[in-house]
This record gives sequence, structure tokens and C-alpha cells, in this order.
Amino acid sequence: MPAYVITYFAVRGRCETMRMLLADQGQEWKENEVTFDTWKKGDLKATCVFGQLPKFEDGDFTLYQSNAILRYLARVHGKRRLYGKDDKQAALIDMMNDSCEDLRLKYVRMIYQDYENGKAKYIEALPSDLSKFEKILSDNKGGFLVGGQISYADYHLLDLLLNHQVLSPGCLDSFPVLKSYVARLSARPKIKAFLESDAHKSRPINGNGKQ
Ligand SMILES: N[C@@H](CCC(=O)N[C@@H](CSC(=S)NCCc1ccccc1)C(=O)NCC(=O)O)C(=O)O
Repeated sequence: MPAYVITYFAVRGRCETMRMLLADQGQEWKENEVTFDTWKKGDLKATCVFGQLPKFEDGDFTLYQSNAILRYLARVHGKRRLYGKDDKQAALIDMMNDSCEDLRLKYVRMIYQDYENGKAKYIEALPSDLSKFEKILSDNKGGFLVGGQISYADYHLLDLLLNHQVLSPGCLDSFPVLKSYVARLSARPKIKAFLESDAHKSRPINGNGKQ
């Protein structure tokens, strides 16, 4: 039985980034899928430190907060291999992930609270955020957000960009570096296999069916 267990709803949401990271790192994990009906009963919610999912278990070690889970996995895999080569790179990677979280929060708010009326406006404003990542990846010749190796923030940005290509298929057409970054990372053999898996394809992106 894999040591890793992800407890979450049957959606990509805040867990597809860690799933891609684990897949790319050759790790296995168990999915503990929670239905919305079960969740509404409140018993599981009452056991969650912050009353929310995802919950991540590594044996008898339990974590909540999706970004804390990513940082934990970045530390434990291959001697911090997913966290840069030194503390300064690690800090830059955290900075990049914080910006991914900013974009995710904007996306989630639109999806769940303002999809019908806010989708067009969100897509119109999107280039302002995408252009920042286009410049970061253009300026860093290493091919990743920080340095010359993939970090946990790269998996987060990849997940966000894939979701945004569903929301607005042409959103990367004016950002050639981002477009090639998505193609290159998606072509990594283990990520490619994950993205082609039924498990991934069968999970809706969000919990309300909007994408
Ligand atoms: N900062 C936390 C945020 C966790 C979070 O928002 N979890 C949501 C699910 S993740 C997400 S993107 N939520 C957006 C709306 C949603 C609600 C319920 C199910 C699915 C999506 C949740 O548990 N909602 C249920 C509840 O609060 O009772 C993290 O990053 O893990």
C-alpha cells in the first residue's frame, strides 16, 4: 500500500499539481475520494485542522494546505531536488509559487463565484498575469522558473496553464515561451503518461463543473 494518501474531492482542483509532481518523480499514491454528500455530513470536515481538504498523509504524518504539501514533497524527494540548489533559489521558488497561488485564487474565485458574468473579463485581464511568467521564463535561460532544474513551483504553473488553456484555448498564443514551456513539461514521459491517464482525464477540473 503506498505510503502517500491524498484525501480530496473527485476533482483536479488543488491536488492535480501534487499528483503531477508525484507522477513525474515516479511515486505512487492512494486516492481517498470524498463525495460532496459525505463532506456535507461534516464528520470528516470536523477532523480537518482547518476544516478543509486536501489532506495528505505520508504514513502516520498528516499535512493540510496544498502549498505546504508541495513544499514538503519538494524537500523529501531526492534531497530537496525540487527546491533549487541553495537557500536563495529555494526562496525564489517559494516566491514563484506564491504568485501561482495568487493566480489560482483569482481563477477559483471566478470559477465558483462569477463564472457567467466574470469569465470574459477574467480572460481579458489574463495577459497581465501571463506576461509576468513569460518574462520570467524568457529571462531565465535554465528552462524553468528558477535555475536549471524543475521545482515544485513549475508543476504548479504547469497545472494552472493547462487549466487556463481549457478556460481559454488561445490564451497562450501571444506567449511563445509559456506555450513551449507547457509543451516541454507536458512531454516529460511520466507527466505525459499521467496526463493521458484515465484517472486524470476522468477528474473534472473544478467542483462545480465549470471550466
Ligand atoms: N488554502 C487551502 C485551501 C483549501 C480549500 O479551499 N479547500 C476546499 C476545496 S479546494 C477548492 S479549490 N475549493 C473551491 C470550492 C470547492 C468547495 C468544495 C469542493 C470543491 C471545491 C474545501 O475543502 N472546501 C470545502 C469546505 O471548505 O468545506 C489549500 O490550499 O489547501
